[in-house]
This record gives sequence, structure tokens and C-alpha cells, in this order.
Amino acid sequence: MFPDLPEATVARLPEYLRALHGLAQDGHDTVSSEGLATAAGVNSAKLRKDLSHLGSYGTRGVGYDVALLITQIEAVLGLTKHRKVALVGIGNLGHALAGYGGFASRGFSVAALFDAERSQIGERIGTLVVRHIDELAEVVAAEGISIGVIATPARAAQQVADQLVGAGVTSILNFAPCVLNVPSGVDVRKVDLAVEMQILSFHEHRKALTALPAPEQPAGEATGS
Ligand SMILES: NC(=O)c1ccc[n+]([C@@H]2O[C@H](COP(=O)([O-])OP(=O)(O)OC[C@H]3O[C@@H](n4cnc5c(N)ncnc54)[C@H](O)[C@@H]3O)[C@@H](O)[C@H]2O)c1
Repeated sequence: MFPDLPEATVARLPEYLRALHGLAQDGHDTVSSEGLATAAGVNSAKLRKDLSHLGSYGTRGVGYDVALLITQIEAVLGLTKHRKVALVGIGNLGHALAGYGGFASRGFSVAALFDAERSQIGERIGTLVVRHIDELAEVVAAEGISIGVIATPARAAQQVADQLVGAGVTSILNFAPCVLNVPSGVDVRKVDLAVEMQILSFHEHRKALTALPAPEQPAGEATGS
């Protein structure tokens, strides 16, 4: 289904979905492309093109049906199926992710927690208990887990990725700052806050440079035509 959907469009669909859920909660039945674009933080021409890939064009003068568009986007993203996630590495970040209650309403549940450190094993976080990484394969199979989240130090991440793949996980979200090698058929997404900060640093740097006063022209030199 939707084999030609551009990756950039796929990346924007969750933003549209978030905006649509907000509109629905506020009692809106329909929304214009401009209204949805503003709520999602993209430009409206891009939004219309993205949604046309789904066969959704809206109605002239009315806009998009909010409930219908939510259903269409959830179907494309495969969110009609609740997905179970295994979280590996229950340190600072792992604790924050394990305790975050916002995943369930977005179609996911953290179904199992793993760590390699004996002192962490057995800790209860919410309704889950941290298990040893050696139990990964057994739990992934029993729970039907398809997504793994890596929140270990970078030095352990490749080994953990191999264990996840070996256990049958086919999608990995990697928080460790390193590149993972995985077989074809396994999808990896990376989240790196430091990279986002470095991009913002670039913009700060550029703003500072463009704000500098133009160098003074030497006396007597022509300044233009
Ligand atoms: N992406 C981001 O925005 C972001 C932000 C903060 C941290 N990080 C990264 O996330 C990772 C975790 O950071 P943290 O501060 O929570 O680290 P941490 O040291 O507090 O926790 C890491 C956990 O991984 C466990 N671990 C180590 N090797 C393991 C293995 N082979 N199998 C299972 N568990 C193992 C450790 O026992 C520990 O509990 C790091 O790679 C860090 O760089 C990413």
C-alpha cells in the first residue's frame, strides 16, 4: 500500500495527525488546508501535495473532513494496529521513556524493559519490571513485539541491535549516538538531540554573521554604479 509515498511525506503525516487530533478535541469537524497547515507547522501547498498522495483532496469551500482524514492517515501509518515496543537500556533516558504515558494514545505501548546491569533487574517502573537482556528473545516472541528502542551507551548499541534483530524485531529507534548495521528489511530511525542542537548552533552562527556591520569602504573607493 502506498509504495511511492515519499519519505518526507511519511515524516510529516504524524504532524498532521497530531494537529488533526487537536482540532477534533476542540470540536472541529472540518478544516481548511491553510488551517491544518498552520496547526501542523508546514506550508499549505506542501500539505495539499502530501495529502493528495493519500487520495485526499478535501472539498472546495469546506476543506478536509477531520475524522475521515484521521482514519486515512492512521491507516497509512499502520496505526490501526497497536504496536508493542521493547525498551533496552534502563538508565537516565530509559527511565524517562519507560515512565512516559503519552505513547499509548499515539498507538504504542512499551511492553517490556531490559537492561544488562544486575542491579537494575527487577526494578518496577509503572506496571513493568526490568528484565535481563538475556530474556529478550523469549519476551519478544511471547509479547509479539516488533519495535525495539535502544537507550544504551553507544558502545553497547550494535550488540543490542543484533540481539533485537535476532529476536525478531524489525524496527529500531536508536537513541545512542552511533550508526547501526542491520540486515535489509529492518528499519532504523535515529534520535540525536545533540545533532538537533548543532543544527540550531549553525543557525545562531549564521544569524550572528549576517548581523555584523558591513566592512567600511577605504576612502576614495567607488561604492557602486
Ligand atoms: N538521543 C538523545 O537525544 C539522547 C539524549 C540523552 C542520551 N542519549 C543517549 O542515550 C543513551 C543512554 O543515555 P543515558 O544517559 O540513559 O545512559 P545511562 O548510562 O544512564 O543508561 C544506559 C543503560 O544501558 C544499560 N546497558 C549497557 N549496556 C547494555 C547492554 N548490552 N544491554 C542492555 N542494557 C545495557 C546500562 O546498564 C544502563 O542502565 C546513550 O547512548 C546516550 O548518549 C541520547
